[in-house]
Amino acid sequence: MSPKSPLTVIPPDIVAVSDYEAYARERLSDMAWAYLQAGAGDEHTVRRNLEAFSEILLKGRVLGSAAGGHTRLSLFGHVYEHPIFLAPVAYQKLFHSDGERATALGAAVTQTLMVLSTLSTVTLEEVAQAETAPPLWFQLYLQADRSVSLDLIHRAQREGYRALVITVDAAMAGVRNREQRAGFRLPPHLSAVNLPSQSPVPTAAPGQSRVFDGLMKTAPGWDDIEWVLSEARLPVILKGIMAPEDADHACRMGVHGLIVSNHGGRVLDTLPAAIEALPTVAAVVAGRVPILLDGGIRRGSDVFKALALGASAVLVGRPYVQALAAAGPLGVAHAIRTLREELEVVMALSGTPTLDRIRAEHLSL
Ligand SMILES: Cc1cc2nc3c(=O)[nH]c(=O)nc-3n(C[C@H](O)[C@H](O)[C@H](O)COP(=O)(O)O)c2cc1C
Ligand SMILES: CCCCC(=O)C(=O)O
Repeated sequence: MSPKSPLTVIPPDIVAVSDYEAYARERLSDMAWAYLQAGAGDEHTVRRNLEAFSEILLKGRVLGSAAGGHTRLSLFGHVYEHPIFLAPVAYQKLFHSDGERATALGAAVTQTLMVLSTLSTVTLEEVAQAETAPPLWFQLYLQADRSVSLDLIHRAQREGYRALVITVDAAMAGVRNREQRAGFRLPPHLSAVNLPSQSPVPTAAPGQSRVFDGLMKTAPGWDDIEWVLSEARLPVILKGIMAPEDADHACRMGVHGLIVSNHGGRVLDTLPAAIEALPTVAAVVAGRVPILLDGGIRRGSDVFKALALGASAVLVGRPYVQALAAAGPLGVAHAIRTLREELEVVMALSGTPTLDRIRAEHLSL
């Protein structure tokens, strides 16, 4: 049976972002679904990202006034209407025929920051130049050839992207058994259009390790981060920080922001949940740079908990992609609006009319 087309109205039974999952499944091929949902190994970390939020309880403070509240925040010199951002997700034409263009439209109408992946299927120029473009950051996968990375940085700067997000936790994709079982391959009509051509995967000679002598030959290191800091005119944010030691190193080096993330459990299985790693990272960072978090955000209350534990904002991945697959730009916009309103409800019922008032004291820890 061929997948159904995207919805053109939101049905009344979609009231939470998780309701998009079943609608997305009916509209995606088995391979696209496997790629979207996949985690590494046995997917312990994928599940833990979700479960850890339900184990953190709110406190419930009553009779606080929330009239005149709002969800605005300021980051790296820009004001954002709310703290729920779109995480970089590769190859979005797997999920909707307009790919990242559709996501960007949904983001623009809800005034949502979108982080565009290096591996997008619409060029970074086309996304930025659309008549209705959202605020944008560019996610950079450092390339084996520095001149290719530098070209991406220059193009992002020229097109008005406001920050560079360097993903540091995926020197290789990890062991994604769900993708392997589904025989996932990128369909021939799709490619990473920002890159000159798919760079050949480094290979190992017979008898050598595929990992140490192959994939890791061109993997980035801390010296590459130093190099980006010396070249870029934009704030540089590292995505995929879980260990306080790495957070401290990054701050000392002069990076401008951190994203606590385990890549949605897609790279290294049995890492802790991102929300479990946040407090120790926040403690060592001690306010030196803003911290964001992604992994497992499915409810406004999850956003509230991340902010209470030290994040300035959060990113969502799979939920908006499921909404994109189910209902295109309309779905993306509706999913974000749903999460934002849930956050506002928790804020109002916790006596925290603004984001800076959300603290650990509003949780039952
Ligand atoms: C299908 C898919 C593709 C992704 N592609 C990228 C990518 O290109 N670059 C990147 O930094 N992270 C990528 N991620 C990770 C997300 O940015 C984010 O860390 C993760 O999805 C957050 O977890 P969540 O899906 O539970 O919200 C991808 C995630 C998914 C689900
Ligand atoms: C090395 C991984 C490339 C895309 C990606 O980040 C993802 O699928 O999670």
